[in-house]
Amino acid sequence: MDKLIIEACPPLNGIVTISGAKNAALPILMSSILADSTCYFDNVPELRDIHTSLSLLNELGAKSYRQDGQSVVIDPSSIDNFNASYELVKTMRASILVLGPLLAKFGQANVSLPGGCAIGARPVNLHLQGLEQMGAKIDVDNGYIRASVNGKLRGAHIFMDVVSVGATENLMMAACLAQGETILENAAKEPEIVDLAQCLNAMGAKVSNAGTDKIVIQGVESLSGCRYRVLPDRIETGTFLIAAAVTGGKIRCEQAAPKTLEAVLDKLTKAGAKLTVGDDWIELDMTDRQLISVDIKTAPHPGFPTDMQAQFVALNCLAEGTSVVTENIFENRFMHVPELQRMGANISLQANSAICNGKSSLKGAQVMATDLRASASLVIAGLVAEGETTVDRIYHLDRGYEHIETKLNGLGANIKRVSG
Ligand SMILES: CC(=O)N[C@H]1[C@@H](OP(=O)(O)OP(=O)(O)OC[C@H]2O[C@@H](n3ccc(=O)[nH]c3=O)[C@H](O)[C@@H]2O)O[C@H](CO)[C@@H](O)[C@@H]1O
Ligand SMILES: C=C(OP(=O)(O)O)C(=O)O
Repeated sequence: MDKLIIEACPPLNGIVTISGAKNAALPILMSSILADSTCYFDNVPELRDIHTSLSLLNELGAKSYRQDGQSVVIDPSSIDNFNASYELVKTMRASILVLGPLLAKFGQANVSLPGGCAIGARPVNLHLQGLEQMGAKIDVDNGYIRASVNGKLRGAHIFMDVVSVGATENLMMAACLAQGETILENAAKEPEIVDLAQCLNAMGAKVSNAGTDKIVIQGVESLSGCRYRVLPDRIETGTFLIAAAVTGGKIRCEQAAPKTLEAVLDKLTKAGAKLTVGDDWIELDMTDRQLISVDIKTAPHPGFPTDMQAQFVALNCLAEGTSVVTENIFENRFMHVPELQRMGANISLQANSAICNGKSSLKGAQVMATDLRASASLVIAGLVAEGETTVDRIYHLDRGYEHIETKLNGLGANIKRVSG
């Protein structure tokens, strides 16, 4: 298993190019199942999850491959297998997103239940209930979701009692080929939902109001292939900005989408950073400025994203003052806390909050990555910890950050990947 060895570094400085968003690219790749002809997707990051998605699509019978670095080509016309096996689904929860498209296009799907993961149980009841409302027959047995529909799915008025990104995406995709109108109430409003809707519309779908909590979809007979560019990764952007902030550095993130991370930029400003923002770039300057801790409460978009919580816990440990970070989305998303404590961080956990006492002087240690963003927080801590930090099990990190050590080293960090 690969690990990262991180030495304390001088203030980060320079320009970093932001990759395409993992969480937009994954549903967009799966949406190709709905199309009758070849799809071309640009700005698709090179990540383990993307690789898994292409393997899954190929397992279904599609012909997909990467072309010219950041572009992916998917020809779905040869799909003839409707089973998503446990072997692939267990490594990537987003595999559940083949369920809606397979059912809508082919009338059947067998998809392994994704199971729980480090950050929580992550049920899929809303995905299943919504599809049932659209006329699907669903059985769950032997760890598989077996779904079928007689004829076509029917449009429905669906109210989701929890805001779910994945359920909104699955149902939105399914509704594109359903008969009649579907209304998704209490829908997720994340930028990745809007990106998926735009991609579906480029294929000929009729999705409106994505980005609000009431999405309306008029079903169409068929969808065609399209060319679509994935939006920039707001979580990668936020992670680099925090890395620069804790080192007292100055960086510019290019090919970013500042409007998608307003809640994060607001907290960074409150944490003492000087931010300058253009249409597609963000500059953070922390030179000679005092880092101040900030209270955080995670919430669905446009609230503060849970995927940035761990990185802010690392920041708060180093900042002036005591802060409270409350996780409201996932029940077990503080796995980074014991590892940060091993590096000397002064944090205590109370129910779903982490109380961070700032100005910790962190010391390098051997720490273990337990999930994707927890891993990112350990890398951030490693940049400023005295001595050497070894972050083990970085396959989590490789799921969601493209060439993270190369990008950070380009800004002046000193990180080595050791294969093992
Ligand atoms: C690939 C991808 O885009 N992943 C993101 C997506 O995950 P994902 O789509 O899995 O997360 P959801 O938005 O569905 O989860 C939000 C909450 O809803 C609950 N829930 C969800 C579905 C369901 O059927 N029933 C139910 O109760 C979950 O347990 C959780 O408490 O959104 C999360 C919340 O912003 C992010 O952290 C993940 O990075
Ligand atoms: C939790 C995340 O991803 P996933 O939903 O793919 O596990 C994440 O991107 O932080």
